[in-house]
Amino acid sequence: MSQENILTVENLVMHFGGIKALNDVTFNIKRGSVSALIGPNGAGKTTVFNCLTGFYKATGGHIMLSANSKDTSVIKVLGEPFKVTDFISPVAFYQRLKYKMFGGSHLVNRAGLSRTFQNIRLFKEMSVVENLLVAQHMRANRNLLAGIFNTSSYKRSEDEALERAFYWLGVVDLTEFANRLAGELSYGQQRRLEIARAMCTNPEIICLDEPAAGLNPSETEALTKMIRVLRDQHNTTVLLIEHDMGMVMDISDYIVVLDHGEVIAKGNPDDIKNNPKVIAAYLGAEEGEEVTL
Ligand SMILES: Nc1ncnc2c1ncn2[C@@H]1O[C@H](COP(=O)(O)OP(=O)(O)OP(=O)(O)O)[C@@H](O)[C@H]1O
Repeated sequence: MSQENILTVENLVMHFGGIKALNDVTFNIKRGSVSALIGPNGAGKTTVFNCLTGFYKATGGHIMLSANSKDTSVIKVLGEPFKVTDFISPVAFYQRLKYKMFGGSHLVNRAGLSRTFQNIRLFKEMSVVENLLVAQHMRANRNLLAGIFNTSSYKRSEDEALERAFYWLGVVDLTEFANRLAGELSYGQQRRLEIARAMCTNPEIICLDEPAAGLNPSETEALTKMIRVLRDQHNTTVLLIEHDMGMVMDISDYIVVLDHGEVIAKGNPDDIKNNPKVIAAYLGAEEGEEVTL
């Protein structure tokens, strides 16, 4: 397992029919860093996230997640097509069949990666704490018999899930809203709840898709602090997509810039701010998009 890089993305390609959304995207994310994926509208940022998190099956390339003490090929656990060589190796055949039948984005999450979405996707008719309990269904004891007989292991796992939910509510400063409906929270609070929900699955890396979108400056400042807490106090690697360049430059250890589905620059905030290719890509960005590098 790579100690240095938690995520290794090599030659990632994603085509939607004739649209080449990603073309040979290669980058590494260092363990324990806050990294940002930036680029003008339509550059391919969300498509990269969707490939990393298993929501899209990439057309080509490799994504290796080195977390939970093992290497996981994201492409493989989503279920790859059979190869001729599988038919002479029963082990390879079984592996491929297993992932084809039971593979999916849940295995990427189980391997240590979780995400939030550009458009908030909470269960708005459920309470705040229920949203966090639902997120933990994969790790909690959901054995039917254990539930009927209310066994001690079942009770313990329920208690742990509740404890974890309240722990993360505390971190995102939402404890007092635990029993409110998620849909009743303000926009900024819902964004924080999404982060808490993703953290409840104990990821080693969290991917945040435009976490500051729609937040006012003080909420953005609170979010920036929270992201630092995730990195510094919880050893969580953070990868974010963000259009708020002030926040990106302030918080990021490393930045990857995409344009038209290709990586045009990688480096620390100072390298990126002064990179002519990046400046040109942003100056050519769509009208109305506010960008200050
Ligand atoms: N499911 C899809 N089907 C067809 N085309 C898609 C799909 N998802 C993305 N695309 C196309 O891929 C390209 C990259 O889109 P993507 O949403 O990844 O860009 P982005 O950098 O995240 O943009 P934004 O900053 O506006 O969110 C665009 O041309 C988009 O239309």
